[in-house]
Amino acid sequence: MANEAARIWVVDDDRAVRFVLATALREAGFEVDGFDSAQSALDALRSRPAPDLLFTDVRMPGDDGLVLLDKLKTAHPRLPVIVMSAYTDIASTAGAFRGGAHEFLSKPFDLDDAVALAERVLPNAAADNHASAEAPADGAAQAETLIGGTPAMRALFRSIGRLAQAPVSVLITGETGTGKELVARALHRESPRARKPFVALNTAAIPSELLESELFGHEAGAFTGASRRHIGRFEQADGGTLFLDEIGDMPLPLQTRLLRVLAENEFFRVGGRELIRVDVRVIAATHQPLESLVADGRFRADLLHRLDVVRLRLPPLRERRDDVPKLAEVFLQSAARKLGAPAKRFSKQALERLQAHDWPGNVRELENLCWRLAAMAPGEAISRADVDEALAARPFAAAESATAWEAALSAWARAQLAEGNEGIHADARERFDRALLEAALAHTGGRRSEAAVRLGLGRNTLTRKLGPGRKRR
Ligand SMILES: Nc1ncnc2c1ncn2[C@@H]1O[C@H](COP(=O)(O)OP(=O)(O)OP(=O)(O)O)[C@@H](O)[C@H]1O
Repeated sequence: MANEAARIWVVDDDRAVRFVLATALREAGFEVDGFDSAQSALDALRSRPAPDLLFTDVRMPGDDGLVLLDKLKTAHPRLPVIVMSAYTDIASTAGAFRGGAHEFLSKPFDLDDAVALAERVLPNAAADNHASAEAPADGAAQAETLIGGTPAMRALFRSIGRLAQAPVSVLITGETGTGKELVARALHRESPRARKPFVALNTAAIPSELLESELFGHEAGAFTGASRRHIGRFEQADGGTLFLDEIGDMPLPLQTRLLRVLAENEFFRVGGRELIRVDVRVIAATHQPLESLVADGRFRADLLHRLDVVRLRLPPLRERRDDVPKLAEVFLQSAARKLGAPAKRFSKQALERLQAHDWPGNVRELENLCWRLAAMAPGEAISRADVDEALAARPFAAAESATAWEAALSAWARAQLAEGNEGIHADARERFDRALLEAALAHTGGRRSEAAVRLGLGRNTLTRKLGPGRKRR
Protein backbone atom coordinates (compact mmCIF):
# COMPACT_ATOMS: atom_id res chain seq x y z
CA MET A 1 0.00 0.00 0.00
CA ALA A 2 1.40 3.37 -0.94
CA ASN A 3 1.60 5.66 2.06
CA GLU A 4 2.96 9.15 2.15
CA ALA A 5 6.43 9.77 3.48
CA ALA A 6 6.56 11.21 6.97
CA ARG A 7 8.07 14.69 7.12
CA ILE A 8 11.06 15.45 9.28
CA TRP A 9 12.71 18.79 9.97
CA VAL A 10 16.36 19.04 10.92
CA VAL A 11 17.41 22.22 12.73
CA ASP A 12 21.15 22.70 13.13
CA ASP A 13 23.44 25.62 12.38
CA ASP A 14 26.12 23.17 11.31
CA ARG A 15 25.54 22.67 7.62
CA ALA A 16 27.50 19.43 7.52
CA VAL A 17 25.40 17.82 10.27
CA ARG A 18 22.23 19.02 8.58
CA PHE A 19 23.32 17.61 5.27
CA VAL A 20 24.44 14.17 6.37
CA LEU A 21 21.47 13.65 8.64
CA ALA A 22 18.98 14.85 6.01
CA THR A 23 20.59 12.60 3.41
CA ALA A 24 20.49 9.54 5.65
CA LEU A 25 16.86 10.18 6.57
CA ARG A 26 15.91 10.70 2.94
CA GLU A 27 17.61 7.46 2.02
CA ALA A 28 15.44 5.79 4.64
CA GLY A 29 12.38 7.15 2.85
CA PHE A 30 11.52 10.24 4.86
CA GLU A 31 10.86 13.66 3.42
CA VAL A 32 13.27 16.06 5.03
CA ASP A 33 13.72 19.83 5.29
CA GLY A 34 16.70 21.53 6.88
CA PHE A 35 16.81 24.78 8.86
CA ASP A 36 19.87 26.62 10.05
CA SER A 37 18.27 28.27 13.08
CA ALA A 38 15.39 27.95 15.51
CA GLN A 39 13.93 31.13 14.09
CA SER A 40 13.85 29.89 10.50
CA ALA A 41 12.04 26.73 11.63
CA LEU A 42 9.53 28.78 13.64
CA ASP A 43 9.00 31.09 10.65
CA ALA A 44 8.33 28.12 8.41
CA LEU A 45 5.76 26.81 10.88
CA ARG A 46 3.65 29.89 10.26
CA SER A 47 3.20 29.09 6.59
CA ARG A 48 3.46 25.30 6.50
CA PRO A 49 2.00 22.37 8.35
CA ALA A 50 4.10 21.10 11.26
CA PRO A 51 6.36 18.14 10.46
CA ASP A 52 5.83 14.69 11.95
CA LEU A 53 9.17 14.80 13.75
CA LEU A 54 11.82 17.41 14.40
CA PHE A 55 15.53 17.02 15.16
CA THR A 56 17.21 20.00 16.74
CA ASP A 57 20.67 20.89 17.90
CA VAL A 58 21.01 22.59 21.31
CA ARG A 59 23.71 25.18 20.77
CA MET A 60 22.88 27.52 17.93
CA PRO A 61 23.24 31.25 17.42
CA GLY A 62 20.00 33.09 18.21
CA ASP A 63 17.41 31.03 20.04
CA ASP A 64 18.94 27.74 21.03
CA GLY A 65 17.34 24.31 20.69
CA LEU A 66 15.85 24.45 24.18
CA VAL A 67 14.02 27.69 23.45
CA LEU A 68 12.77 26.14 20.21
CA LEU A 69 11.61 23.09 22.13
CA ASP A 70 9.79 25.26 24.61
CA LYS A 71 7.98 27.19 21.88
CA LEU A 72 7.10 24.02 20.00
CA LYS A 73 5.67 22.42 23.11
CA THR A 74 3.26 25.28 23.46
CA ALA A 75 2.24 25.53 19.80
CA HIS A 76 2.49 21.86 18.80
CA PRO A 77 2.42 19.77 21.97
CA ARG A 78 2.19 16.48 20.12
CA LEU A 79 5.17 17.05 17.82
CA PRO A 80 7.98 14.67 18.86
CA VAL A 81 11.33 16.40 19.11
CA ILE A 82 14.71 14.70 19.15
CA VAL A 83 17.39 16.83 20.72
CA MET A 84 20.89 16.38 19.36
CA SER A 85 23.38 17.39 21.95
CA ALA A 86 27.10 17.16 22.54
CA TYR A 87 27.46 14.77 25.43
CA THR A 88 28.83 17.49 27.64
CA ASP A 89 25.64 19.52 27.22
CA ILE A 90 23.40 16.74 28.36
CA ALA A 91 23.87 17.02 32.10
CA SER A 92 23.04 20.70 32.09
CA THR A 93 20.03 20.35 29.82
CA ALA A 94 18.57 17.05 30.93
CA GLY A 95 16.20 18.73 33.38
CA ALA A 96 14.57 20.68 30.61
CA PHE A 97 13.44 17.52 28.91
CA ARG A 98 12.11 15.63 31.88
CA GLY A 99 8.43 14.97 31.49
CA GLY A 100 8.51 15.55 27.72
CA ALA A 101 8.24 12.68 25.28
CA HIS A 102 11.46 13.76 23.68
CA GLU A 103 14.55 11.78 22.89
CA PHE A 104 18.25 12.53 23.06
CA LEU A 105 20.82 11.85 20.46
CA SER A 106 24.25 12.55 21.82
CA LYS A 107 26.73 14.07 19.40
CA PRO A 108 28.78 12.82 17.69
CA PHE A 109 26.18 10.27 16.70
CA ASP A 110 26.03 7.37 14.34
CA LEU A 111 23.77 8.06 11.36
CA ASP A 112 22.30 4.58 11.50
CA ASP A 113 21.30 5.25 15.13
CA ALA A 114 19.65 8.52 14.13
CA VAL A 115 17.67 6.82 11.37
CA ALA A 116 16.73 3.95 13.69
CA LEU A 117 15.48 6.48 16.22
CA ALA A 118 13.34 8.25 13.62
CA GLU A 119 11.95 4.89 12.57
CA ARG A 120 11.08 4.08 16.17
CA VAL A 121 9.29 7.38 16.64
CA LEU A 122 7.53 7.11 13.27
CA PRO A 123 6.94 3.41 12.68
CA ASN A 124 5.69 2.50 9.18
CA ALA A 125 5.99 6.10 8.14
CA ALA A 126 8.75 6.02 5.54
CA ALA A 127 7.54 6.13 1.94
CA ASP A 128 7.01 2.73 0.37
CA ASN A 129 9.25 3.34 -2.60
CA HIS A 130 12.33 3.75 -0.43
CA ALA A 131 11.40 1.49 2.41
CA SER A 132 11.38 -1.57 0.18
CA ALA A 133 15.08 -2.06 0.93
CA GLU A 134 14.16 -3.97 4.12
CA ALA A 135 15.04 -3.13 7.67
CA PRO A 136 17.85 -0.60 7.39
CA ALA A 137 18.46 -0.70 11.14
CA ASP A 138 19.57 -4.27 10.67
CA GLY A 139 22.55 -3.06 8.65
CA ALA A 140 23.69 -0.93 11.54
CA ALA A 141 23.68 -3.87 13.90
CA GLN A 142 25.59 -5.89 11.39
CA ALA A 143 28.29 -3.31 10.91
CA GLU A 144 29.06 -3.59 14.62
CA THR A 145 29.30 -7.37 14.63
CA LEU A 146 32.73 -8.87 14.49
CA ILE A 147 32.72 -11.90 12.25
CA GLY A 148 35.30 -14.66 12.59
CA GLY A 149 35.37 -18.35 13.32
CA THR A 150 39.07 -19.09 12.87
CA PRO A 151 41.13 -19.93 15.98
CA ALA A 152 42.89 -16.55 15.86
CA MET A 153 39.58 -14.70 15.87
CA ARG A 154 38.06 -16.90 18.56
CA ALA A 155 41.05 -16.19 20.77
CA LEU A 156 40.56 -12.50 20.05
CA PHE A 157 36.88 -12.64 21.03
CA ARG A 158 37.79 -14.33 24.31
CA SER A 159 40.33 -11.58 25.00
CA ILE A 160 37.74 -8.90 24.24
CA GLY A 161 35.33 -10.48 26.70
CA ARG A 162 37.98 -10.62 29.40
CA LEU A 163 39.46 -7.18 28.76
CA ALA A 164 36.19 -5.35 28.42
CA GLN A 165 35.59 -5.70 32.14
CA ALA A 166 39.04 -4.55 33.20
CA PRO A 167 39.67 -0.81 33.04
CA VAL A 168 43.17 -1.30 31.59
CA SER A 169 44.62 0.46 28.56
CA VAL A 170 44.70 -1.65 25.42
CA LEU A 171 46.91 -1.30 22.38
CA ILE A 172 45.47 -2.81 19.21
CA THR A 173 47.91 -3.56 16.43
CA GLY A 174 47.22 -4.75 12.92
CA GLU A 175 47.44 -3.82 9.27
CA THR A 176 45.06 -1.33 7.78
CA GLY A 177 41.49 -2.60 7.45
CA THR A 178 41.87 -5.52 9.86
CA GLY A 179 39.11 -4.24 12.14
CA LYS A 180 40.99 -2.32 14.84
CA GLU A 181 38.25 0.24 15.29
CA LEU A 182 35.59 -2.45 15.34
CA VAL A 183 37.48 -4.23 18.12
CA ALA A 184 37.81 -0.98 20.08
CA ARG A 185 34.05 -0.48 19.75
CA ALA A 186 33.41 -4.03 20.92
CA LEU A 187 35.64 -3.47 23.97
CA HIS A 188 33.58 -0.41 24.79
CA ARG A 189 30.22 -2.03 24.11
CA GLU A 190 30.97 -4.97 26.38
CA SER A 191 32.37 -2.79 29.16
CA PRO A 192 30.64 -1.17 32.15
CA ARG A 193 31.14 2.08 30.23
CA ALA A 194 28.84 1.01 27.40
CA ARG A 195 26.18 3.60 28.16
CA LYS A 196 28.71 6.41 28.01
CA PRO A 197 30.27 7.77 24.80
CA PHE A 198 32.71 6.01 22.53
CA VAL A 199 34.78 8.74 20.90
CA ALA A 200 37.25 8.05 18.10
CA LEU A 201 40.07 10.23 16.87
CA ASN A 202 42.38 9.41 14.00
CA THR A 203 45.66 11.05 14.89
CA ALA A 204 47.02 10.75 11.35
CA ALA A 205 44.04 12.50 9.79
CA ILE A 206 44.33 15.71 11.77
CA PRO A 207 47.04 18.31 11.15
CA SER A 208 49.43 18.30 14.08
CA GLU A 209 48.81 21.96 14.91
CA LEU A 210 45.12 21.22 15.49
CA LEU A 211 45.55 17.96 17.32
CA GLU A 212 46.07 19.41 20.78
CA SER A 213 42.85 21.41 20.70
CA GLU A 214 41.03 18.48 19.14
CA LEU A 215 42.10 16.28 22.05
CA PHE A 216 41.82 18.70 24.95
CA GLY A 217 39.55 21.44 23.61
CA HIS A 218 40.15 25.16 23.67
CA GLU A 219 38.60 28.27 25.11
CA ALA A 220 37.21 31.06 22.93
CA GLY A 221 40.09 33.27 21.85
CA ALA A 222 42.76 30.69 22.66
CA PHE A 223 44.26 31.28 19.21
CA THR A 224 43.37 33.02 15.97
CA GLY A 225 40.20 31.50 14.60
CA ALA A 226 39.07 30.07 17.96
CA SER A 227 35.87 32.07 18.12
CA ARG A 228 33.97 29.63 20.31
CA ARG A 229 34.84 27.30 23.13
CA HIS A 230 35.55 23.83 21.79
CA ILE A 231 35.11 20.72 23.88
CA GLY A 232 37.88 18.25 23.11
CA ARG A 233 37.59 14.52 22.59
CA PHE A 234 38.85 13.73 26.10
CA GLU A 235 35.99 15.67 27.63
CA GLN A 236 33.47 14.26 25.16
CA ALA A 237 34.54 10.77 26.16
CA ASP A 238 34.20 11.39 29.91
CA GLY A 239 32.95 8.22 31.59
CA GLY A 240 33.43 6.33 28.35
CA THR A 241 36.15 5.28 25.94
CA LEU A 242 38.51 7.31 23.78
CA PHE A 243 39.87 5.47 20.76
CA LEU A 244 43.13 6.96 19.46
CA ASP A 245 43.76 5.53 16.02
CA GLU A 246 47.19 5.73 14.36
CA ILE A 247 48.79 6.70 17.66
CA GLY A 248 52.24 6.35 16.07
CA ASP A 249 51.58 9.56 14.16
CA MET A 250 51.20 11.69 17.26
CA PRO A 251 53.82 14.46 17.42
CA LEU A 252 56.30 14.15 20.30
CA PRO A 253 55.26 17.26 22.28
CA LEU A 254 51.69 16.01 22.31
CA GLN A 255 52.85 12.55 23.38
CA THR A 256 54.34 14.23 26.44
CA ARG A 257 51.08 15.98 27.20
CA LEU A 258 49.04 12.84 26.64
CA LEU A 259 51.27 10.90 29.00
CA ARG A 260 50.70 13.47 31.72
CA VAL A 261 46.95 13.47 31.22
CA LEU A 262 46.85 9.67 31.35
CA ALA A 263 48.75 9.74 34.62
CA GLU A 264 46.72 12.50 36.25
CA ASN A 265 43.31 12.27 34.58
CA GLU A 266 43.13 16.04 34.45
CA PHE A 267 44.12 18.81 32.08
CA PHE A 268 43.47 22.38 31.00
CA ARG A 269 41.77 23.20 27.70
CA VAL A 270 44.07 25.13 25.36
CA GLY A 271 44.00 28.72 26.63
CA GLY A 272 41.94 27.61 29.65
CA ARG A 273 42.37 28.06 33.41
CA GLU A 274 39.82 25.60 34.67
CA LEU A 275 41.24 22.21 35.56
CA ILE A 276 39.12 19.58 33.84
CA ARG A 277 38.94 16.14 35.47
CA VAL A 278 37.94 13.20 33.35
CA ASP A 279 37.48 9.48 33.68
CA VAL A 280 38.35 8.05 30.28
CA ARG A 281 39.50 4.63 29.18
CA VAL A 282 41.99 5.00 26.35
CA ILE A 283 42.30 2.39 23.63
CA ALA A 284 45.05 3.09 21.12
CA ALA A 285 45.69 1.50 17.75
CA THR A 286 48.54 1.44 15.31
CA HIS A 287 49.60 -0.24 12.11
CA GLN A 288 53.21 0.79 12.72
CA PRO A 289 55.74 -1.11 14.84
CA LEU A 290 55.88 1.28 17.79
CA GLU A 291 59.05 -0.36 19.13
CA SER A 292 60.99 0.79 16.09
CA LEU A 293 59.50 4.27 16.38
CA VAL A 294 60.79 4.27 19.97
CA ALA A 295 64.22 3.15 18.75
CA ASP A 296 64.19 6.01 16.21
CA GLY A 297 63.27 8.51 18.90
CA ARG A 298 59.88 9.19 17.30
CA PHE A 299 57.74 7.67 20.03
CA ARG A 300 58.13 7.97 23.79
CA ALA A 301 58.96 4.67 25.45
CA ASP A 302 57.08 5.62 28.62
CA LEU A 303 53.94 6.43 26.63
CA LEU A 304 54.20 3.10 24.86
CA HIS A 305 54.38 1.33 28.22
CA ARG A 306 51.37 3.17 29.54
CA LEU A 307 49.24 2.45 26.47
CA ASP A 308 50.49 -1.07 25.98
CA VAL A 309 49.24 -2.64 29.22
CA VAL A 310 47.58 -5.29 27.09
CA ARG A 311 48.19 -5.79 23.41
CA LEU A 312 45.71 -7.24 20.95
CA ARG A 313 47.09 -8.19 17.57
CA LEU A 314 44.63 -8.42 14.72
CA PRO A 315 45.81 -10.94 12.16
CA PRO A 316 45.73 -9.90 8.50
CA LEU A 317 42.96 -11.54 6.49
CA ARG A 318 45.43 -13.68 4.53
CA GLU A 319 46.32 -15.40 7.82
CA ARG A 320 42.69 -16.37 8.39
CA ARG A 321 41.45 -17.26 4.96
CA ASP A 322 38.75 -19.51 6.39
CA ASP A 323 36.92 -16.38 7.53
CA VAL A 324 36.70 -15.02 3.99
CA PRO A 325 33.52 -16.84 2.80
CA LYS A 326 31.42 -15.87 5.79
CA LEU A 327 32.60 -12.25 5.71
CA ALA A 328 31.99 -12.07 1.96
CA GLU A 329 28.47 -13.44 2.24
CA VAL A 330 27.51 -11.07 5.03
CA PHE A 331 28.97 -8.06 3.21
CA LEU A 332 27.28 -9.01 -0.07
CA GLN A 333 23.87 -9.33 1.54
CA SER A 334 24.21 -6.15 3.49
CA ALA A 335 25.46 -4.22 0.42
CA ALA A 336 22.56 -5.47 -1.71
CA ARG A 337 20.10 -4.51 1.00
CA LYS A 338 21.54 -1.03 1.42
CA LEU A 339 21.72 -0.49 -2.34
CA GLY A 340 18.18 -1.77 -2.79
CA ALA A 341 19.68 -4.23 -5.31
CA PRO A 342 18.42 -7.80 -5.81
CA ALA A 343 19.93 -10.42 -3.50
CA LYS A 344 22.93 -12.29 -4.92
CA ARG A 345 25.02 -15.22 -3.84
CA PHE A 346 28.54 -16.44 -4.51
CA SER A 347 29.20 -19.59 -6.51
CA LYS A 348 31.59 -22.09 -4.93
CA GLN A 349 34.32 -21.12 -7.41
CA ALA A 350 33.83 -17.43 -6.64
CA LEU A 351 34.35 -18.10 -2.93
CA GLU A 352 37.47 -20.14 -3.68
CA ARG A 353 38.83 -17.27 -5.74
CA LEU A 354 38.15 -14.84 -2.87
CA GLN A 355 39.90 -17.15 -0.45
CA ALA A 356 42.97 -17.33 -2.66
CA HIS A 357 43.39 -13.56 -2.86
CA ASP A 358 45.97 -11.93 -0.56
CA TRP A 359 43.85 -8.96 0.62
CA PRO A 360 46.48 -6.26 1.20
CA GLY A 361 43.61 -3.98 2.29
CA ASN A 362 42.24 -6.75 4.53
CA VAL A 363 38.57 -6.80 5.58
CA ARG A 364 37.94 -3.30 4.28
CA GLU A 365 39.11 -4.36 0.81
CA LEU A 366 36.84 -7.39 0.91
CA GLU A 367 33.93 -5.26 2.03
CA ASN A 368 34.50 -2.76 -0.81
CA LEU A 369 34.75 -5.58 -3.31
CA CYS A 370 31.42 -6.99 -2.14
CA TRP A 371 29.78 -3.61 -2.58
CA ARG A 372 31.12 -3.49 -6.11
CA LEU A 373 29.84 -6.98 -6.84
CA ALA A 374 26.42 -6.21 -5.36
CA ALA A 375 26.16 -3.18 -7.61
CA MET A 376 27.80 -4.46 -10.79
CA ALA A 377 27.72 -8.24 -11.18
CA PRO A 378 25.08 -9.03 -13.79
CA GLY A 379 23.52 -12.30 -12.61
CA GLU A 380 22.00 -13.56 -9.41
CA ALA A 381 24.90 -15.99 -8.91
CA ILE A 382 28.34 -14.40 -8.74
CA SER A 383 30.88 -16.34 -10.75
CA ARG A 384 34.62 -16.65 -10.48
CA ALA A 385 34.92 -14.44 -13.57
CA ASP A 386 32.86 -11.73 -11.86
CA VAL A 387 35.26 -11.84 -8.90
CA ASP A 388 38.29 -11.73 -11.21
CA GLU A 389 36.85 -8.75 -12.98
CA ALA A 390 36.02 -6.92 -9.76
CA LEU A 391 39.48 -7.65 -8.35
CA ALA A 392 41.11 -6.37 -11.53
CA ALA A 393 39.10 -3.16 -11.40
CA ARG A 394 41.00 -1.44 -8.60
CA PRO A 395 38.58 0.89 -6.86
CA PHE A 396 40.24 4.13 -7.73
CA ALA A 397 41.27 3.20 -11.24
CA ALA A 398 37.89 1.89 -12.26
CA ALA A 399 35.95 4.11 -14.58
CA GLU A 400 32.70 3.35 -12.79
CA SER A 401 34.14 4.57 -9.48
CA ALA A 402 35.19 7.80 -11.09
CA THR A 403 31.71 8.36 -12.40
CA ALA A 404 30.17 7.17 -9.11
CA TRP A 405 31.77 9.95 -7.12
CA GLU A 406 30.85 12.50 -9.72
CA ALA A 407 27.25 11.34 -9.51
CA ALA A 408 27.42 11.55 -5.72
CA LEU A 409 28.84 15.07 -5.97
CA SER A 410 26.06 16.10 -8.27
CA ALA A 411 23.45 14.64 -5.87
CA TRP A 412 25.10 16.50 -3.03
CA ALA A 413 25.00 19.78 -4.94
CA ARG A 414 21.33 19.32 -5.80
CA ALA A 415 20.48 18.57 -2.18
CA GLN A 416 22.39 21.65 -1.00
CA LEU A 417 20.62 23.87 -3.52
CA ALA A 418 17.27 22.37 -2.59
CA GLU A 419 18.03 23.25 1.03
CA GLY A 420 18.54 26.84 -0.05
CA ASN A 421 22.25 26.91 0.73
CA GLU A 422 24.45 29.42 -1.01
CA GLY A 423 28.14 29.50 -1.76
CA ILE A 424 28.30 25.75 -2.04
CA HIS A 425 31.25 25.80 -4.40
CA ALA A 426 33.65 26.70 -1.59
CA ASP A 427 32.20 23.97 0.59
CA ALA A 428 32.46 21.41 -2.21
CA ARG A 429 36.04 22.38 -2.97
CA GLU A 430 36.99 22.04 0.66
CA ARG A 431 35.48 18.56 0.79
CA PHE A 432 37.21 17.60 -2.45
CA ASP A 433 40.57 18.75 -1.14
CA ARG A 434 39.99 17.04 2.17
CA ALA A 435 39.13 13.71 0.55
CA LEU A 436 42.26 13.79 -1.59
CA LEU A 437 44.54 14.95 1.23
CA GLU A 438 43.26 12.41 3.70
CA ALA A 439 43.53 9.59 1.19
CA ALA A 440 47.09 10.59 0.38
CA LEU A 441 48.09 11.00 4.03
CA ALA A 442 46.51 7.69 4.94
CA HIS A 443 48.36 6.07 2.06
CA THR A 444 51.71 7.50 3.11
CA GLY A 445 51.20 6.83 6.82
CA GLY A 446 50.92 10.57 7.51
CA ARG A 447 54.14 11.55 5.70
CA ARG A 448 53.35 14.92 4.21
CA SER A 449 56.21 15.32 1.75
CA GLU A 450 55.42 11.99 0.19
CA ALA A 451 51.69 12.79 0.16
CA ALA A 452 52.45 16.07 -1.63
CA VAL A 453 54.49 14.23 -4.27
CA ARG A 454 51.77 11.63 -4.78
CA LEU A 455 49.14 14.32 -5.21
CA GLY A 456 51.34 16.38 -7.50
CA LEU A 457 51.21 19.36 -5.13
CA GLY A 458 54.02 21.41 -3.62
CA ARG A 459 54.60 20.72 0.05
CA ASN A 460 53.68 24.29 0.94
CA THR A 461 50.43 24.00 -0.95
CA LEU A 462 49.64 20.81 0.93
CA THR A 463 50.39 22.44 4.29
CA ARG A 464 48.22 25.43 3.39
CA LYS A 465 45.36 23.20 2.34
CA LEU A 466 45.69 21.29 5.58
CA GLY A 467 45.19 24.60 7.41
CA PRO A 468 42.62 25.10 10.15
CA GLY A 469 39.38 23.19 10.27
CA ARG A 470 40.45 19.83 8.91
CA LYS A 471 38.77 17.04 10.79
CA ARG A 472 38.07 13.55 9.80
CA ARG A 473 35.68 12.35 12.40
N1 LIG B 1 35.90 -9.22 11.80
C1 LIG B 1 35.14 -8.36 11.13
N2 LIG B 1 33.83 -8.63 10.96
C2 LIG B 1 33.05 -7.77 10.28
N3 LIG B 1 33.47 -6.63 9.72
C3 LIG B 1 34.74 -6.30 9.87
C4 LIG B 1 35.65 -7.15 10.59
N4 LIG B 1 36.87 -6.55 10.59
C5 LIG B 1 36.72 -5.41 9.91
N5 LIG B 1 35.46 -5.24 9.48
C6 LIG B 1 34.96 -4.12 8.67
O1 LIG B 1 36.03 -3.71 7.83
C7 LIG B 1 36.13 -2.29 7.78
C8 LIG B 1 37.47 -1.83 8.32
O2 LIG B 1 37.51 -2.07 9.73
P1 LIG B 1 38.19 -1.01 10.73
O3 LIG B 1 37.89 0.39 10.31
O4 LIG B 1 37.81 -1.42 12.11
O5 LIG B 1 39.71 -1.34 10.45
P2 LIG B 1 41.02 -0.65 11.01
O6 LIG B 1 41.97 -1.72 11.29
O7 LIG B 1 40.64 0.28 12.14
O8 LIG B 1 41.49 0.16 9.75
P3 LIG B 1 42.54 1.41 9.68
O9 LIG B 1 43.81 0.96 10.29
O10 LIG B 1 42.68 1.65 8.21
O11 LIG B 1 41.86 2.54 10.41
C9 LIG B 1 34.96 -1.75 8.58
O12 LIG B 1 33.89 -1.47 7.72
C10 LIG B 1 34.62 -2.90 9.49
O13 LIG B 1 33.24 -2.86 9.84
